[in-house]
Amino acid sequence: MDYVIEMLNIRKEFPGIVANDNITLQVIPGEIHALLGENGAGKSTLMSILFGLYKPDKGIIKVKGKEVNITNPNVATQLGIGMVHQHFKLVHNFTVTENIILGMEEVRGGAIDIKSAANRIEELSKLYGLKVDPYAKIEDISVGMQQRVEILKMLYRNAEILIFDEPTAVLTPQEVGELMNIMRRLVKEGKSIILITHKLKEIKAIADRCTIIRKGKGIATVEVAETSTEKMAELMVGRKVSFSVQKAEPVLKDVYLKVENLIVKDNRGLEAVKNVSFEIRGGEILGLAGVDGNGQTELVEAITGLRKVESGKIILNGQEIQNLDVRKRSEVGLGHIPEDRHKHGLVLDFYLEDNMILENYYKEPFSSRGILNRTEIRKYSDRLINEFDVRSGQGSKTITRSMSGGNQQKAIIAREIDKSPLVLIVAQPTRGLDVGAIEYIHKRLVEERDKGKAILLFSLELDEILNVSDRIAVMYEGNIVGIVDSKQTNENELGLMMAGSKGGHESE
Ligand SMILES: Nc1ncnc2c1ncn2[C@@H]1O[C@H](COP(=O)(O)OP(=O)(O)OP(=O)(O)O)[C@@H](O)[C@H]1O
Repeated sequence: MDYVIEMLNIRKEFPGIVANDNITLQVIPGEIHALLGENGAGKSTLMSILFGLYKPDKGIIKVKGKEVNITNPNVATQLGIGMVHQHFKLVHNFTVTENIILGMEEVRGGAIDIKSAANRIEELSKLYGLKVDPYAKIEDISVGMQQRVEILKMLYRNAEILIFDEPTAVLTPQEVGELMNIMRRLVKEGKSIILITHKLKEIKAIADRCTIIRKGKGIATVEVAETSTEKMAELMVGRKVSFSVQKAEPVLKDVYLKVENLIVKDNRGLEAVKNVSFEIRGGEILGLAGVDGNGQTELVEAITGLRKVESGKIILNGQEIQNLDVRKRSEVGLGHIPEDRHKHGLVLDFYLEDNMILENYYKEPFSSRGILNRTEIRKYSDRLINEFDVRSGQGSKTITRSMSGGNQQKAIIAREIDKSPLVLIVAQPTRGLDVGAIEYIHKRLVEERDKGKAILLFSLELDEILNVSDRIAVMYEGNIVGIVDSKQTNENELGLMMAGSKGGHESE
């Protein structure tokens, strides 16, 4: 068999952890090859090696049968390897064309030849059905379009082997469908794709083969058409995974969170939340659904104290909190798992244990008379790491930045759930998490609800909203268009409401 890429017996060690332990990955020309593994299994490390960002400690890489030494990304590019990273690498006030040619500008008559570059980009865009305007500015185009610019960047450099690192994590369901069509087009034109994703449905829909790694070791490479999603999940986690959330009927308590006629503006000064009212009782989970950008983020930020309220009230257990600062809100019983984990959830250059006490460091037992008690902090952090299975090289003493994305998220979730606040605001909690971790997080959220806490769950994943919530509020253009019972609704009805039609029951 001729392979376009062969990574043979790759080993890579970081302090305290073997991230890749004798992994082999072989890619057939023209296939979509999925790479599946738990958070921290070593997928990004393996791809960083292929892209020349890390040097392997052991192992051989062959491109089209020839052994190569990929010392940096430029070498990878010359070998026809391109990568779309999870966090795009684009200059926001540059145009599409300027971004794509960055670093390989052709100069004609003393000036950079933008026009011929733009023409070539237009041709590529047409060939692969990307519909990108070469003259648009990055800051003016959607996230889905920005991703296509990253794809064009690879194509412009004649990449033949395309690596996608969790490309659908940031996309809306519609954009996911479009990306899949683009990928199909890419392989039809002879490209080969390596796809990192946690979404088994996506692997089923688009991949030919799938290599599964667990805790740094290669477990198996399977033919996707012949392997069930349950089997892939089991190979990846090492045990059977349940995809449905078990929960008893809710036992309702008092209203713990009441939002009244809330108006909130977005960054541009426009009303993003327009006169929104709802209540959540103790003992229930209210899902917040909607197409991305319909005011959900601003609503969550206003409740948690990250954004100013223009007018209206937020009442937590009888107390108005809309004018309190973040710490005060936390003290009266509000917890928050933020959407943007890097910006609002963690200090990346802190040790993991310091992130675990970020909101409580000034309290007993973590400090007394202004002095931190390191022993207690360590004890607490070790317990959370253990309970929530947060994996990292050096436990509590790991610098948070070096942890895999999924494990950073697990650390925030551990911290917020362990505080067991009266009202927990949860935004996109399982983005980037593997199926085993998702199962666990859902179970813990339901446990909090069963303890009588009130939970607001904002998610763009309809499956998650339907599975976990008791009631579902749908937002459209800054308003709640309806609140429905999750047992009496389905994806279709929610889909219609997300497009603006009123649901079965009117909002309160
Ligand atoms: N630069 C680094 N320094 C120290 N440790 C690292 C570094 N990069 C990765 N690691 C560790 O190596 C392990 C594998 O991480 P990697 O990012 O490859 O996992 P992953 O499978 O991509 O996970 P996720 O699905 O969560 O993104 C993790 O335990 C991580 O903490």
